[in-house]
Amino acid sequence: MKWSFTKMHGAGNDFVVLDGLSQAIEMTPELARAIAHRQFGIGCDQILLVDAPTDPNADFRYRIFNSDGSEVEHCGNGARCFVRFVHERKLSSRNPIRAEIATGLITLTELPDGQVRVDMGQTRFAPADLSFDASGLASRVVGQDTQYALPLDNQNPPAWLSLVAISNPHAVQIVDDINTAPVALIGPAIESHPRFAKRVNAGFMQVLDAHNIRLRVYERGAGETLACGTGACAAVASGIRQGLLKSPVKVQTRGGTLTIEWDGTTLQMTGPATTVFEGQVNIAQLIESIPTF
Ligand SMILES: N[C@@H](CCC[C@H](N)C(=O)O)C(=O)O
Repeated sequence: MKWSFTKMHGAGNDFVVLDGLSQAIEMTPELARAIAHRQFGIGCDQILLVDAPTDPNADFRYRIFNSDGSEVEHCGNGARCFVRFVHERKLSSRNPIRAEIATGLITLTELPDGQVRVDMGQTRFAPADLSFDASGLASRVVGQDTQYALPLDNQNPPAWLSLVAISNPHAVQIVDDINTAPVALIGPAIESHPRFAKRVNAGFMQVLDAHNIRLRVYERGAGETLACGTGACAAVASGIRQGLLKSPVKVQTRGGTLTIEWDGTTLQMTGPATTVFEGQVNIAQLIESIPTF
């Protein structure tokens, strides 16, 4: 059984995109891990599975799987690649497109300059919105933002985290220098900290000025990626709430630049979406080739 796929990236955050409309695809965590595997599979940070919507107000539905096989609520860079995929494969010529994701509907528009703009949906900030247990933790208020001191086994002092849900959970901290930020050291410890019942994406933000930041994200279920769209939205929303940033904000990542606009209600992300190549993969062979230890 062979599946056709398209390899894409949004600012270096890379995807295997599958058309579930013309192919019968039953995704499982095992399959997602095999496809995403950097050595034995096609290799990607996330898989996007494009399908028919269940909501009559949507044009399409797409599901998102991290490289560790977990299915997730939202993916900003994936959203832009999804629209490019739908238009390039002529699945629809509509623009904007309404897409159903796990947590509701989002609207996506291809712009004349080739960039894609996504209305990212709602932002939430309460610990419960991220399934975060804040009981007994020290906290501080900066502007409108509440930050929590998360104790970590491998770092002293604790990390001061702003909590933001863009459907998916983000914990953002400010660092002095993005290049020396301990992303690889404490990113995994934050991602899997027992206080985050559903794990979390760990963002590290360096503020350059009110309209420019640098950002690295250790992603839940994927490790550090070259860019994270929802992470960029979360960092900007927390920076604006702290009084450090003003919309619009350019977010420099290691894979490219995203522009985030947030007026306290509407959250817009604009950035690139690139097709790299198309191919076919033999799924049975792929699964068999993955080592079991
Ligand atoms: N890279 C994505 C986010 C993908 C999901 C994330 N790892 C999670 O588990 O929530 C983006 O561009 O937003």
